[in-house]
Amino acid sequence: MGISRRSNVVDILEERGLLESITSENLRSACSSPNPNSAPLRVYCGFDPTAESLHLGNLLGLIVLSWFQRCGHKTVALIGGATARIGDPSGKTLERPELDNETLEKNTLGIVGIVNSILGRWSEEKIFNLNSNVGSEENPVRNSSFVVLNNFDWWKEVRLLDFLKNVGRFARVGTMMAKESVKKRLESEQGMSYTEFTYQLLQGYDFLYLFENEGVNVQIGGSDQWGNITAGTELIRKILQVEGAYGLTFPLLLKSDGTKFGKSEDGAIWLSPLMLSPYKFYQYFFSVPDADVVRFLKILTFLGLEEIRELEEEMKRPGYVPNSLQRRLAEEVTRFVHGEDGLAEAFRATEALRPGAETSLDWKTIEGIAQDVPSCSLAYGQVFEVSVIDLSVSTGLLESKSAARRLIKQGGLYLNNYRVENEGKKIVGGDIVDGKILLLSAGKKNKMVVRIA
Ligand SMILES: Nc1ncnc2c1ncn2[C@@H]1O[C@H](COP(=O)(O)OP(=O)(O)OP(=O)(O)O)[C@@H](O)[C@H]1O
Ligand SMILES: N[C@@H](Cc1ccc(O)cc1)C(=O)O
Repeated sequence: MGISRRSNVVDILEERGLLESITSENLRSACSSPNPNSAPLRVYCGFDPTAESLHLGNLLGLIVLSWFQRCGHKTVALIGGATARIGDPSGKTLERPELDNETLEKNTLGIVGIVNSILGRWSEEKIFNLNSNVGSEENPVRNSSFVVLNNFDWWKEVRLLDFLKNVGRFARVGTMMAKESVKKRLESEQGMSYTEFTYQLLQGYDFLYLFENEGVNVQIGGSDQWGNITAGTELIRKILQVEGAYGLTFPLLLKSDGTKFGKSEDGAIWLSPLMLSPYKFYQYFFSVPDADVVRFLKILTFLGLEEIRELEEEMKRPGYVPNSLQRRLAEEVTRFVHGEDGLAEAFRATEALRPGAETSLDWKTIEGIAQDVPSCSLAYGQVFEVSVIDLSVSTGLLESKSAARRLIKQGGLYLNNYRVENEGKKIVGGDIVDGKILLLSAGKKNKMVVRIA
């Protein structure tokens, strides 16, 4: 299915499993305006800078924003510089630890960078394709289909008395207490602080502020954001006495065991290449179980549903090469998050880490994979003319010389991806790639990058 400015984004999200709830069916009709010249919607999604990077769960917000962009609407990514100081109780059993200003600033920089590179890349490609201007010098993407704002910019001006008088008066305590995020916490032993209880009003006020000042009329978020989003639509209705502000939530992305992708558990799938290399990111998707791959293709990629159906059929045919769908998924998601360069880096590292690969290794490629595999530094004298067997043990790749000998016999020990055939093989100058580095591999999985100090 071709996407155009006239495609109804709500229908698209629904077909792909990206729609949980909308505050009013009128949003659907607002998206399918028969008049192609009618004003596009302005849609926002907020991200509290509670870590230095966004993760796979947060990617859904960026994907949904991107779907809005692709259907001709404008988007705002909001960084919660103010709200992160309070901590969203939604979906949390315990109060969030307080973040100091330095951490908040570092996290904000990290997240702004990620959002800009993911959403900005698509906007720029689009703008480039349309051969038009990329906006003003001060804010190069403001005129394009997306902008990044920080709610600290307006919250730092808000005075408590004004807030209570102008906003708090319209918020009903009964409604606030009935929100899922509050009910759950009130039942817990620790209860809930007044500060956290206020969070929904802060997010609600953001929507009101953005509605009035930036023309934003839709807020999106994960299903746990419903209470905060409706706090905003209610404030807009009560304070401004207008309809026309909508909320949309998407389901939380779950693993096949039913747990959610988040940042608290081990092995979070970070979007920042500094926290998870494009190679590891790619490999994660390359290895997802068959049971998840079609669902992920629908949710995490922009491939047409027809194409996804064909891929699904392919999977059932005899002769299907295992992981072909995963390969496609990994390519599409890595390209969206890390761009063509990141995908190329993932391919290079995948190739470099494949024993028996034909590509010749250079220093940069081996250095590039060093963050993903164990590495060590040795002096030239500890490497030059040393047997591969001894080196496998001194670097910690293998436990013993006998294990190394056994592996050579089985054809499983590699030096710079070439199989070591001879037990007496010693390292010569030509084995040290670019005079700096070498790669030892024991079987397919265990690697050791050796830097020559
Ligand atoms: N798995 C997910 N699927 C979809 N959206 C998610 C997912 N995880 C988080 N989000 C969205 O990102 C927002 C921010 O995530 P939040 O910081 O609350 O929790 P988290 O990053 O999942 O961390 P934790 O692992 O500590 O629960 C959430 O409110 C939610 O809307
Ligand atoms: N509450 C959202 C972030 C957010 C912050 C401010 C908003 O206005 C909107 C959303 C979260 O936990 O991720």
